Amino acid sequence: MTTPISITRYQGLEAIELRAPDGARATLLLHGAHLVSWVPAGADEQLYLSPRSAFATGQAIRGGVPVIFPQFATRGPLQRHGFARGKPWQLVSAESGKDDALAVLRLNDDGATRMVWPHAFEAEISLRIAGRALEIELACENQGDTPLSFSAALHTYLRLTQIMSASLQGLSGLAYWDSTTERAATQHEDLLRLDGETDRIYQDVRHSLTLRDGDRRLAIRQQGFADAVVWNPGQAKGDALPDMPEGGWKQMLCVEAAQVLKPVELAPGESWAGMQTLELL
Ligand SMILES: O=P(O)(O)OC[C@H]1O[C@@H](O)[C@H](O)[C@@H](O)[C@@H]1O
Repeated sequence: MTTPISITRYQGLEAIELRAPDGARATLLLHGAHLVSWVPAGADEQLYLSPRSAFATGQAIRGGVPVIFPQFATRGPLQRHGFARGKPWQLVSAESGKDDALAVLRLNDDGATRMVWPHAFEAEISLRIAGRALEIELACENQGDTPLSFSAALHTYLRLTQIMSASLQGLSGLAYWDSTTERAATQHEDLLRLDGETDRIYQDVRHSLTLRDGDRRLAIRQQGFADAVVWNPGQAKGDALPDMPEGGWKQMLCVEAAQVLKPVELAPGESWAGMQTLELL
């Protein structure tokens, strides 16, 4: 048996409050298909959301899980990180079931997207929460009659409680692009610690990563996405962000399931999907 969930408001924006029967909760905005809160069953908030973030149509939210599509950062002619995070998405379904809660949102091309990106597409975000796990899937179908190419990321802001001892495990042996130095490198350490600005695109990420933060262990897995972006702005850049409070950079680490280094190519009628799964261990 499923119970439909109706639209409420969060910071003045339309939102879906997902509740699974086991107590897991999540808040998903229609603006940008943006997840702003995830509380696993019996646990605390797992995502960072800046108290100084703007919550307004057309603007990007600082925190939660921004959906980056169809361009990553400034790697193309579109606005930074693409237009999807500033668009209103349509609610397709939202319901709580016997042991989970699910929502599906959709974004199609319109006059404004075709002006900057001349393609007919349908993008979908599907979100599922159950117990201590969250799954977010981004899918895209080429609905036009010419090929299209895009980059995408689920730009997850994980909440940190102890940055000084926090680390990310599972990247050892992987090649990455260091966006701070604009150089390619390979990681040798098993644990990535955060000591200053970190902005890296890891390639061919096939194994689970683990965020270690005090006693907390959060497993981060991805499917369909080949890359993982790890970003923390560090003190100077973090404190200069107008939508983040001073010291806010110490409370977050972005671990993004991404497809950046090799953009997705879709022939007419073709589809692609990528998923990020978070699980509190
Ligand atoms: O400030 P924005 O547009 O949300 O971007 C935040 C960061 O997003 C990350 O994905 C990029 O790797 C960083 O270079 C960037 O600074």
